[in-house]
Amino acid sequence: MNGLNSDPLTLLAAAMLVYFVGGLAWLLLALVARVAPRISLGLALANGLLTAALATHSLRGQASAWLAFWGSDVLAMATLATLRAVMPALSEESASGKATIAWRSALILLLPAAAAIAWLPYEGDLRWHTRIIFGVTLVLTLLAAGDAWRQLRARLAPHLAAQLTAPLFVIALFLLLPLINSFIRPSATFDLLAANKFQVGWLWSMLALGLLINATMALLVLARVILQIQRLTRRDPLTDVLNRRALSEAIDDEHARLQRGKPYALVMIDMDHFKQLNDSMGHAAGDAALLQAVQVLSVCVRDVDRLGRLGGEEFCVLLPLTDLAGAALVAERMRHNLEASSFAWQGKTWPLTASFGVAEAQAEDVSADAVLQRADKGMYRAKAQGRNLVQEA
Ligand SMILES: Nc1nc2c(ncn2[C@@H]2O[C@H](COP(=O)(O)OP(=O)(O)OP(=O)(O)O)[C@@H](O)[C@H]2O)c(=O)[nH]1
Repeated sequence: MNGLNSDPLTLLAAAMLVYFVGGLAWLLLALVARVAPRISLGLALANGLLTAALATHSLRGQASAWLAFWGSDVLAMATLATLRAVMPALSEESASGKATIAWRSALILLLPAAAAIAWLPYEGDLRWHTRIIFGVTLVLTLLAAGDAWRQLRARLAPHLAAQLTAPLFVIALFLLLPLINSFIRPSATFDLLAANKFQVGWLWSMLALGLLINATMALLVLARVILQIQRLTRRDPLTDVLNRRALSEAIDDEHARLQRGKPYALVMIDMDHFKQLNDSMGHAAGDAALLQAVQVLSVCVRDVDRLGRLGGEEFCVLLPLTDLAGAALVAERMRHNLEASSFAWQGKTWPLTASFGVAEAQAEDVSADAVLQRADKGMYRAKAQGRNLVQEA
């Protein structure tokens, strides 16, 4: 340890090895395992850039100043710019707008900083280089951490989201140290090869942080994969509403709350004459009609309500804290909006309607199945009475 302590070049080589291996691991994950390929490729690039930044930094005094000073500093900033830019890819939805904003904000910080340090003379007083480089990398890291926090916060409990993003904020703190140092000791330059205590300590931390940042990103990617799997097991692949199992769980949970005086209601929905639609316009048209129906139905409900597909052309909506009259109103709005949205496919139109059964949970209902059966009965009554109707049960 003492030997390493006094040898910044060995420490630098060790840090390069950590980042190089990290980069290779991400590359394999992206290209061979095809796990979260966009973010994995971005992280492979970030590790590669940092390895190159350290390699060029180690050439100071041997290679040209452009390569060993400006080149290594720009590569180091580009590493954090890449980390910031790939963060939106953590999200499961391909939000290309957010990705573009992230790349733009990264470049807006990186390019002027690269120009500024090229313009400042690379001799004698390097304190402004240090301030620019660490100021920019600090802001980029904070933007990346904030982005990761926002994305996880939307899908995970706050403490889990905080634990997963905390290391990114620690890295931001770590980048703050050289920045503060440049104000406390303006004469100190940021040269990793200088064997003073600050640089050697920083190099050791960089080694540890190399492992920490890659482990953190691996955890974030793992969280993304787990959320994606959870989503796939809970969603209907065609319409993306809850599938039968997920909706049943939500209804069972709501039924448990019934004992605590929280009412709920169900609306059963069955598309009318769907066989005819399939037969006359084709199965693809039927699929498109189901998608259109879901769009129409989902705007009729509140955020707390749950729309699910029970199978085929049958849907159900769970309405928490709603009585029979309230549920009938929602069902009537759905029926009306569906009827008003005629379905068009390859130049032909089709009247899109459905039959609705509404039921409110009663204290004597031993299970949610009893409520479902009543709503189902209402729906069959609506079918029997000519369809495109709401019936209460
Ligand atoms: N395109 C498409 N059709 C589906 C899907 N799931 C179920 N269907 C079709 O929906 C039709 C349902 O037919 P039926 O149960 O006879 O009901 P219906 O024709 O709507 O008649 P009523 O309910 O009495 O008005 C069948 O032809 C199924 O093949 C799907 O995911 N996509």
